[in-house]
Amino acid sequence: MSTPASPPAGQFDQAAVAVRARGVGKVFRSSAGEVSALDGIDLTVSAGEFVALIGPSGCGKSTLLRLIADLDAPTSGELTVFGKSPRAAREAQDYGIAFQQAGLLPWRTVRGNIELPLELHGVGKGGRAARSAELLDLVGLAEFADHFPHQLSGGMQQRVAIARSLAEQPSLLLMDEPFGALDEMTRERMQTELVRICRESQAAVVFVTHSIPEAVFLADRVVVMSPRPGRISEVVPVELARAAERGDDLREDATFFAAVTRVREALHGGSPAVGARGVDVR
Ligand SMILES: Nc1ncnc2c1ncn2[C@@H]1O[C@H](COP(=O)(O)OP(=O)(O)OP(=O)(O)O)[C@@H](O)[C@H]1O
Repeated sequence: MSTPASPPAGQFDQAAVAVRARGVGKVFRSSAGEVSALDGIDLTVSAGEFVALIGPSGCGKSTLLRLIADLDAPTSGELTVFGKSPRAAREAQDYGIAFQQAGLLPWRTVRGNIELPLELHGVGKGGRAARSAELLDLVGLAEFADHFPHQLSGGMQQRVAIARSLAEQPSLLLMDEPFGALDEMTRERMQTELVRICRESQAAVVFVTHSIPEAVFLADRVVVMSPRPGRISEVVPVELARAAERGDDLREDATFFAAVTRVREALHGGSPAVGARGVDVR
């Protein structure tokens, strides 16, 4: 049974919609022909809501994120970010971006990388220093402020990229497999950190992942996509909030396992035995 691609009424601030997609489609055209990457995507992400996108390799997850981030344009349908066009939202610095490749500037220190967006937008030296110190603490890299990216591990570089994406206190974070290259221990720590950061910053998040447990641990709703052309096949709500209030270990909670099973079944069309290409079920 599929769930509507909008959050349950009353759960989030309905007045403020972070992302609204109506019939969004994307066709890539080249000399080799056409590729229909997305078709008829209807999705509403409320302010403060965490939505994970999961689906087989090539189903259009990154494309959808890139459309929201104004890195590409839809070929059909309507897409708004906080009620504006993606371009206007980008200009208003409504969102921060963190992708799998940390994308740090090698000639800048960790602090310099984190401060870059603030510098570009004219924040003074004192303001930049205060914010970067706060973010360095948040991602546990205060001791590495004066190091250069090549002196850090992959996980540390990714933490710098996340700190940079948060520099301007965006209302929306767009994340494409930001923890994909991390070892399992660092990854779990970063997931826990991200949940805390989102709670504190009240930012909405659209998060692309290949990992079902990661999607379930992080998200309020998991959007399951089907192969090309990418469509939303099911939206699985996750209700770990009550377990969190009890202070339980969410990864050991029955609600967690139930949601993992639902997402797995949605991906495999009700047949848990069949694997979906490119999805990590661990
Ligand atoms: N610039 C492009 N030109 C042509 N085709 C493209 C382009 N970008 C993406 N595609 C195609 O669109 C489809 C969706 O790609 P996309 O990267 O969004 O998938 P994905 O779900 O993020 O995949 P993965 O999980 O493997 O990262 C793929 O078939 C891909 O080949």
